[in-house]
Amino acid sequence: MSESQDSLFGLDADRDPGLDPGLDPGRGPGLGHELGFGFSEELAGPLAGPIVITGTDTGVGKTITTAAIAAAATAAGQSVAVVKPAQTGTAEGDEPDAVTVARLAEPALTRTLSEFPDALGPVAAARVAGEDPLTAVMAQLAIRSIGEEYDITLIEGAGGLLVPLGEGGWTILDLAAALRATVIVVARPGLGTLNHTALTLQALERREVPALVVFGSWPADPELVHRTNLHDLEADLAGAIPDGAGALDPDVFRRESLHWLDPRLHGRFDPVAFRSHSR
Ligand SMILES: Nc1ncnc2c1ncn2[C@@H]1O[C@H](COP(=O)(O)OP(=O)(O)OP(=O)(O)O)[C@@H](O)[C@H]1O
Ligand SMILES: C[C@H](N)[C@H](N)CCCCCC(=O)O
Ligand SMILES: [Mg+2]
Repeated sequence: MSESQDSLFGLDADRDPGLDPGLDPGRGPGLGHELGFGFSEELAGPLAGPIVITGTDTGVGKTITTAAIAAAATAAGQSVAVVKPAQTGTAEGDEPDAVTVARLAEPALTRTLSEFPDALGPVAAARVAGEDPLTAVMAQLAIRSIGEEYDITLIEGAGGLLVPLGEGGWTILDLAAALRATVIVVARPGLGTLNHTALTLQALERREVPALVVFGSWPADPELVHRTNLHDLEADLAGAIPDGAGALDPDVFRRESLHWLDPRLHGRFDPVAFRSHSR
C-alpha cells in the first residue's frame, strides 16, 4: 500500500484525526486471540458514562439494541442521552435512528450530529452530497459536553467498527478509544457471526477497548447454529434482543427491554437461563 493510501485509510502511525487519547495504532496485534476476551471482569456492575454501540455490519440491530439499552437504563432511573454522530440515507424515507430510539425508548435526549441523503457510509455520503463530513473534534466535543449532563451517553455508529465516519477517516473505534468508552458489539446470531464477531472483538482488543456482545435479533425458534453460536460467544454475551422487538408497541418494548439485557446494561437477562431456554 502506498503512503498516500495508508493515509487515506488512516493506517499511518503519524495521522492525527483530532481524537486525543487511545489513537496509538502501535500496540500490536491481539496475541493469542480467542473468543472470550476476559473483558467481562472489568465490566462488572451497571455501566455508566459513554457506551458505544457498534455492530458486526450494518443492519444487525444496532438501533433496536441502542433503544433497548436506553429503555432499560431509563427504567433503572438513569438519565440517558443517545447520540448518532453520522446518519445517512435520510432521502430513503426510513426513520432516522435517533427517531426510532426516541419513539421506542423515550430517553432524556436524542441528538444527531451530521446527516446526509444517500444510504452510504458517512464519508462517501458527504462526498456525494458535496458537503464536509463531521470532524473528530466536533464529535468529541459534542459528546463530552452531552456526557456532562447525563448519567449515560449511548453513541451509535454507522455500519461496523471501522467504517469511516468523518473527516480524515476517523472511525467509531477511534471515538470509543478517545472517550474511553465501553463498546457493545451487536452481532447476528446465525451462520457467519463467529468470524465477524471475532474480527470486531480483535480490533477492539488491539486498542484495549473493553467490549461486550449483544445478539441484535434472536430468533423465536433457535436452530442448532444459533445454539452453538450462543455457546461459543457466551463469555462476552450481555444480552439478546428478540427478533421482531423493533415492531413492538413502545410501552411493551420499554417494559420488556430489561429482560433482554444483563445487569451490566441495566437489565435482568441471565445468560445461563437464556441458554437453557434456547435448547
Ligand atoms: N430485534 C429486532 N426486532 C425488529 N426488527 C429488527 C430487530 N433488529 C433489527 N431489526 C430490523 O432490521 C433492520 C436493521 O436494523 P437496525 O436499523 O437496528 O440496524 P443497524 O445495525 O442499526 O443498521 P445501521 O448501520 O443502518 O444503523 C431494521 O429494519 C430494523 O427494524
Ligand atoms: C445506510 C446504512 N443504513 C448505514 N447507516 C450506513 C452503513 C455504512 C456501511 C459501509 C460499509 O461497511 O461498507
Ligand atoms: Mg442503526
